[in-house]
Amino acid sequence: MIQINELTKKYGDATALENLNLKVGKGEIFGLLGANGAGKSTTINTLLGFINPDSGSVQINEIDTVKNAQETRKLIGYIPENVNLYPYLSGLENLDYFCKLAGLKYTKSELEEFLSTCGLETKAHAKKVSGYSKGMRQKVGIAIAYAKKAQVYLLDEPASGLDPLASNELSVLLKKLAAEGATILMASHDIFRVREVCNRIGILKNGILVKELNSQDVSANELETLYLKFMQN
Ligand SMILES: Nc1ncnc2c1ncn2[C@@H]1O[C@H](COP(=O)(O)OP(=O)(O)OP(=O)(O)O)[C@@H](O)[C@H]1O
Repeated sequence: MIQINELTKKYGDATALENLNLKVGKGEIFGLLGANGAGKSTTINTLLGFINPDSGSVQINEIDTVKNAQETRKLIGYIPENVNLYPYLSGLENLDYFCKLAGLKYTKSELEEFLSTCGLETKAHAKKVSGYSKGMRQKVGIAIAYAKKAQVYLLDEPASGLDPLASNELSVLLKKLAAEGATILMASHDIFRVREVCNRIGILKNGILVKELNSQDVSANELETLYLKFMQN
């Protein structure tokens, strides 16, 4: 579970986040929409314990991310826009390596199972990552989080640069992880994808959460109209 209470973060005179309140429960997918500079990355970096808020509190599974960053980071799977992997290792070898770094020992068949669960085709497991598409690298990134038994997934612009098929596969995977009990927060510019994959949506503007809604209450077109209205005013 993610719980953000009255979070404020300023950089000099610039306000990155102002009194942000946000709760994402187990099994939920929350989409944070916002223009460049709205505060999405600041939110994610605070959840990761990389940024200390000026005021307010941030908790992962009721544990404070400022006081216990090491503990909360173990619960989080962070998937950046571009997942960094070792290009000359295969997807399987990358997963094995990152698991070992985290002190986790899995058999080859267990690692294969994680990759398959996260949608990477069997024939790609042993191929070098240098030949992978962005979507395939993302699947390995999610498999690393999955193997570490992440309970909270934070995704920064996950659909950016993915073709429609890869983007759809990502939606299916995120819904599967949520159905297994994961808590998911994704920051995105992609109104259509957010509407399609998330249960709830927040619109962030200049560090302020100007609107929060259930995705089932709006069509993609209505969400776009609403988003544009907030951005233009
Ligand atoms: N280290 C920093 N020093 C100064 N200002 C910063 C710093 N990090 C972020 N900001 C400012 O805080 C505000 C929020 O930035 P943030 O990166 O969180 O937005 P964002 O929604 O993730 O944007 P983008 O979609 O471009 O990634 C912006 O005005 C940004 O310029």
